[in-house]
Amino acid sequence: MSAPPRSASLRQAQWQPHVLALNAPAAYVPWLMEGGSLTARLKAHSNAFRVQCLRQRTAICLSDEAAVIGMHRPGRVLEREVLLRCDNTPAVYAHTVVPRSATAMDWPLFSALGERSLGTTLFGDPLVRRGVLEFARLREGHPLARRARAALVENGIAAPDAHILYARRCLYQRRQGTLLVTEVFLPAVLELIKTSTNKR
Ligand SMILES: C=C(O[C@@H]1C=C(C(=O)O)C=C[C@H]1O)C(=O)O
Repeated sequence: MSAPPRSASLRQAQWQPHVLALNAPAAYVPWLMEGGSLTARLKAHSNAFRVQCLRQRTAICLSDEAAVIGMHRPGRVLEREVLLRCDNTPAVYAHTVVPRSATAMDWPLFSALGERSLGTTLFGDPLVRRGVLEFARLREGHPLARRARAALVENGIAAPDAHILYARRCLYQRRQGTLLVTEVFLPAVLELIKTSTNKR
């Protein structure tokens, strides 16, 4: 089978279940492997946590998201993009997609989240089943790397020098619905210092 065209390989990442395969700097590993809510971990590493909702709209999912959410090819999804800010510094860019086939019964709170954390609706809901984490190195050409950088620039923050951004994603299921959350860790996350153990 011929290799995908170079442009396709730039647009897609190699998602894998083993974080060590990324050869990420050691400081990223505890963030990538956080087993609970990332929101809770970010709150424990800041005095003021905020979800900045960049956009929530109907869109076409990315080519390396389609199969994960049960689509044969990229199709219509409800897309949510946020910056997770710790003491006003963006630490994570997150991209969530829900197939339009999902109903409000599947994800009753998703469409009206606004600046509430998605995590607060996923963790603690007994109907939500969480899949395994996958990890990837996003090169500059990957759509989510481009969007994360653009989000920073649009907010007056210089895009990171790093040519690689480290990301993880997780598939959630509730009733008949699927929801894929991808979290792109911005280098600023490495500057966060644990402020509390009781804000998880
Ligand atoms: C899944 C979680 O929700 C977080 C909040 C998000 C949002 O509000 O869009 C997106 C990604 C997550 O980091 C979590 O806290 O673990």
